Amino acid sequence: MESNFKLPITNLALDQGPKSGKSSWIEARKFVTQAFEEYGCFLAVHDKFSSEVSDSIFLELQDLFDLPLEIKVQNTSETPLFGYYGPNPSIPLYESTSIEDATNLEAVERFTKLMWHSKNDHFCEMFHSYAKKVAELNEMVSKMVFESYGVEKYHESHVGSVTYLVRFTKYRVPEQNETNLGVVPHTDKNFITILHQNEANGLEVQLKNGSWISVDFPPSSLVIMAGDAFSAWSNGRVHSPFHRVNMNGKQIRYSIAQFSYCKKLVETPQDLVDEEHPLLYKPFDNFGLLRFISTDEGRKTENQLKAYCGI
Ligand SMILES: O=C(O)CCC(=O)C(=O)O
Ligand SMILES: [Fe+2]
Repeated sequence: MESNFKLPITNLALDQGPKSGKSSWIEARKFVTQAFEEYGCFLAVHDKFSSEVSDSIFLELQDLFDLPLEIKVQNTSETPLFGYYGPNPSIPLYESTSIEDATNLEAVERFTKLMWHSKNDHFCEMFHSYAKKVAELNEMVSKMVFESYGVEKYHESHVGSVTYLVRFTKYRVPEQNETNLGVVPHTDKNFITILHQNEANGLEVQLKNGSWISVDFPPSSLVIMAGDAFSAWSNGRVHSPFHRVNMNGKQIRYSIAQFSYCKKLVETPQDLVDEEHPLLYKPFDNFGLLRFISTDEGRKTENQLKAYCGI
């Protein structure tokens, strides 16, 4: 552990902050691109995610996870790793449930109805609005990187092909003699992940030199992280970092991860390929990558992205 190193942090408030074309936008664009390249992630502060907003969000999540198990398991999915995941012997602290297509109001309504039967408008409105705010942030940072690489002409079609999965995770506090590992080290398979948490820390990110750092989330902050699809799209320029969760504290941790997935093939723009940067990955299906990592072969491979679509 390299505990004294801190992830870079920036303010991404849309209203008073960066606007396309302005110098603050250009500065933020440079920061975001460099952070994705060097660390694969960074902290962003935004007033839309103030402590008051977060407190009510995490209270709702407490209610959600307090529902009986037979209700929670009803959230199933055809896509591996989506739906409900109860604690299992290898990661006993972990429990999560996901909403697919979370920026779509009907999808959030369907999930809410499945969990509560009767109406829970409050939950529905809160999380649909949360998903939309995070999606805006996701679009903004991807636009910055597309611009930095001179390929902004592809951004609109990229945004049109994105679908968002929101995953709520609860990590309970380990008992004596129990592992404190919340989630095993992994890279995300999607384009960009945006993470939010209650006051309980636990996220750890691996630097390129192999050391691990723990992430301290200041108030109103989110972690914005690149996944394997983004790294492949950028022809290896963007780094997709290994990360894990360790529960060292005495407080239950709740996190919300919003993943952007591409519905169309993930394809490196020709502009990012030249003699010095030969093409690293074939065009691939983002959900196909998810299916691959759930197979025996995929689980065993060290570099899953390379095994699935590497050249
Ligand atoms: O809970 C967190 O902070 C991280 C969760 C995570 O890495 C994931 O769900 O992919
Ligand atoms: Fe992750």
